[in-house]
Amino acid sequence: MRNKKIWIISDQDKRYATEHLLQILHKGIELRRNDKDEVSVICVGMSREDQFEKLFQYGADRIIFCEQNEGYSISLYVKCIEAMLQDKMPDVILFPASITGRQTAAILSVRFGAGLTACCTDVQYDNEVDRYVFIRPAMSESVLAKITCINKNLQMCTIKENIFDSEFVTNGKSYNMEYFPYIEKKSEKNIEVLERKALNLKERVDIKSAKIVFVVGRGMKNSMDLCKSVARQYGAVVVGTKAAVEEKMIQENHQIGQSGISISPDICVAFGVSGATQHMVGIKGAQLIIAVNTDKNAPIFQYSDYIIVDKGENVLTELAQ
Ligand SMILES: Cc1cc2nc3c(=O)[nH]c(=O)nc-3n(C[C@H](O)[C@H](O)[C@H](O)COP(=O)(O)OP(=O)(O)OC[C@H]3O[C@@H](n4cnc5c(N)ncnc54)[C@H](O)[C@@H]3O)c2cc1C
Repeated sequence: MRNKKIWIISDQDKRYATEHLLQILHKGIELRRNDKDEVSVICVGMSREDQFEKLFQYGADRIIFCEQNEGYSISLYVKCIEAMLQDKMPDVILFPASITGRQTAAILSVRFGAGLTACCTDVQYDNEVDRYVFIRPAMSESVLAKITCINKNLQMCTIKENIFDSEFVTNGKSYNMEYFPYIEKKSEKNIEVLERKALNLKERVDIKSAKIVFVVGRGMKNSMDLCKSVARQYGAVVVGTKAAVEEKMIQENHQIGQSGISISPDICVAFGVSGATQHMVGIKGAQLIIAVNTDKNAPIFQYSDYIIVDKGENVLTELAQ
C-alpha cells in the first residue's frame, strides 16, 4: 500500500494557523490511514515561528514553507505552490474555501488537469478504489453528492469554515520543517503592486465569534435602525441574507449563506427571513434558532426551535422595552 501525501494549503501570508485552517488540518489528520501517510501544511509568505509551532501542535506532520517577504500577490502565491507541486506531487490537496483558496485551487486544478470539488462538507478515503471521495450537498441541498476524480491521481477540494472542529493534539511534537526556495524571475512578473492598504477585518472576525446574532432579511427593509439599536442592547451582531445585501440593508461581508459566510452562534434570531436553503446552510451551526416572520408558512419555521408569526418590528419593539 503506497503512502499518501495529504496537503493542506494555508492561504495567509503571515497568520497561517487560522481557525479555518486548523479545522481543515484536523480533517487531514483523520484521512491518514496509518502512521506513514503524511499531512503537510503549505505556507507561503513571512516566517512566523509561533504560527508554525501552532500548526505542529494541531497535528501537522510537516510544514513546507516558501519564504516570500515582498507581500502577498495571488500570482506569486500560485507560482510558489505550482513549483512545489512539480517537485513533490501529493495525492490530495485540501484548500480553505476562502477567496484566495478558491482562486488558487481553480488555477492549479486547470494547470495540473486535477479534479476539484468545491465547498465539501466531508472527505473520506475509499480503500476499494484507492481514491478520496469528496462529499457535498447538491441540487439545492436535496442530495449529498459523493464525488471522486477518476482521470488524474491528483485530487483537490475546497472546504468551508466551521464544517469540522479543530483539535489541539500535543505540545511535544518534533518539528519537521521543510524550506522550499522559490525566486520569481523578473521576466515572469505580470503584476506590479503599487500600494498596499490593510482591510479592517475586525467586524468579520466578530461575526464568526458572535454568541448572539440577529439575521435580517428583506422583510426588515424599513426597520434597520430599530433592529440595530435593539441588537446593541442585547450585544448581538447584525448580519443578513443575500436579499438584505441587495437592498443595501447590510454590508456584503455580513452576508450569511452559501455565497457568504457560515456562522455557529449560541442564539440566532432571524427577522423577516424566508429561509431559502442557500441562506439556511450558513446558519445551520447555530445552537438555537428563533424565527420571526409574518408568513405562517415561511420555510424558515421548519428549521427553527421557536417561531413567532408576527411583524419583526412588533417583536423588536417588545425587546426594546
Ligand atoms: C447560487 C445562489 C446563491 C445564493 N446564496 C445566498 C446566500 O449566501 N445567502 C442568502 O441569504 N441567500 C442566498 N441566495 C438567495 C436565496 O435563494 C434567497 O433569495 C434569499 O436568501 C432570500 O432572502 P430573504 O429571506 O431576505 O428575502 P425573501 O425571500 O424576500 O423573504 C422575506 C421574508 O420576510 C417576511 N416578511 C416581510 N415583511 C415582514 C415583517 N415586517 N416582519 C417579519 N417578516 C416579514 C416575508 O414573509 C418573507 O418570508 C442565493 C441564491 C442563489 C441562486
